[in-house]
Amino acid sequence: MTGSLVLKGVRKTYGSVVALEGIDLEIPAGQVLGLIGQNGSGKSTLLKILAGLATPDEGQIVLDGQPIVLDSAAAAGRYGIGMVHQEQSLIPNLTVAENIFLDKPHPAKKNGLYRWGALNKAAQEQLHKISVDLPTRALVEDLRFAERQQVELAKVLAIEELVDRPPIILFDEPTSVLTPDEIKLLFKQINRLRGNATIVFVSHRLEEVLEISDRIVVMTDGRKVAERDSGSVDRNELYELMVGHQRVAGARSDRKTAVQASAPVLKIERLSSGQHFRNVDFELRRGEILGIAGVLGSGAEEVCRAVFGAERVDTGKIAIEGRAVAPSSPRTAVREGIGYLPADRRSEGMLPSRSLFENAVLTFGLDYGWRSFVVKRSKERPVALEWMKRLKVKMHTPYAPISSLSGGNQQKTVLAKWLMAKKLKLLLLDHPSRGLDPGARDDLFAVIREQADKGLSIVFVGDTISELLELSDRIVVMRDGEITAHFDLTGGAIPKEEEVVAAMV
Ligand SMILES: Nc1ncnc2c1ncn2[C@@H]1O[C@H](COP(=O)(O)OP(=O)(O)OP(=O)(O)O)[C@@H](O)[C@H]1O
Repeated sequence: MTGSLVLKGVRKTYGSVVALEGIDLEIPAGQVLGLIGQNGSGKSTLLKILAGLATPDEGQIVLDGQPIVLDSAAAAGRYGIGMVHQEQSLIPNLTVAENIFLDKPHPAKKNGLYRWGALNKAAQEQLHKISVDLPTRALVEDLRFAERQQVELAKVLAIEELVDRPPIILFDEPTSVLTPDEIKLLFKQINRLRGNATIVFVSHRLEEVLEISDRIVVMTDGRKVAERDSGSVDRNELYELMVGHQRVAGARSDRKTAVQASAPVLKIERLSSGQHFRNVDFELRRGEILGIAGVLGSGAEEVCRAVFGAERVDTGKIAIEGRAVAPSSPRTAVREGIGYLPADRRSEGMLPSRSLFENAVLTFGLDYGWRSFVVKRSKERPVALEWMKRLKVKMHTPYAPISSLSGGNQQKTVLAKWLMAKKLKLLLLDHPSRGLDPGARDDLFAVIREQADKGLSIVFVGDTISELLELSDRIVVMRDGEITAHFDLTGGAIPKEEEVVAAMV
């Protein structure tokens, strides 16, 4: 059909792993197609094929009624297909204008020489298309994450001028690191583009997918298992189609009995670190889950990093079980029984080319060795495997490199590394559900609650406020590096989302 992008019988394997099987899909021109599915179900692989970053083993891609070959990103660009990457593809030490035209010919670029005035003007025009006003001469590394995403979008939309057909824009989990206001802005852009562009939108946040999509496709194990008009389906049905069972309602349980009235496991007093945060005070008891709410730049993430010794502290005290400690590095923090799941798992949480096993036993393998001295593979590996099974890591073999897993499954493996510890007292979780599908997120929360019930203390920086309200015993809210509010949820007094937001902004 003219205008639509059609996939026929697309199959993609990686060695013996079947990532996509028999995908038949039509993406009508001018529509927003939401793509959902459990971790490892093949969403990113599908987008990569459309963006020319992976080649299918079998099947056909048909555009405007003609079969096309997408064997490189440049080839996809020639057909007007561009991807807004989850991990962002911009080059940090180049300017906004250079990035927008990096992969495209432009009259202002000739023989390696740039006419800067013309290039900046052209870049400004691209940004104005999405009603964004950013300095085109600024280096990308100096921009905020949401601003960089706007540059990505402008970069993709610049392909409009290169082709005489409406562009096809692929969004891979674009909202996971945006604030609610930034998400509103992004949806405004998508709504503006609707009709003039074809959009594929991948997200684990079902409410968002329902709001922005015309049609929704559900994938499981590399296959398309359902397709619905977004008006004819609700969140519960989507959850069930994805996860295979209904969501257990009322997930929040009253865990107050588990919190022990002993000396605090963690006590922070007047902790300050440069521009990041000032005079932060809080304490955490055994088995308690403390949620920290705050927008990007509020200092919440940096407080976690400081407790783990990954962020410099200028003044203030950190005490573990009443003893003053000064974690000067993650190594000393680990010795104190502190674990940390970073928000940016790719660069900080894992060794990409090493196997799942190697990654899982990296920090606490010796807990299972002989006198914490000699590694015992036969002891550590069954425990690692047990945790990976508990967290339902979708893998072919634990000897495969962790980089071959889908994003959500990498996240689960990094978490398994901490849960293996025998003597962990405190676990700092920075956006632990980022990249997890809704079912995996519920499983993760069940594991966190269970570990807290067993006495582990947890600090948790959440992706959304509803997540914090669901899981935390207490919440502290941070704004501009300072604590602005405390909420105690153990007595059953759950604050309204608006009350938390009011303290955040
Ligand atoms: N480079 C690769 N090598 C080996 N296997 C791969 C590779 N890329 C993806 N896979 C496998 O293909 C399957 C689909 O992965 P994909 O990343 O497409 O899933 P996804 O639905 O995007 O998951 P998530 O929601 O976690 O991002 C998974 O089993 C994954 O392990």
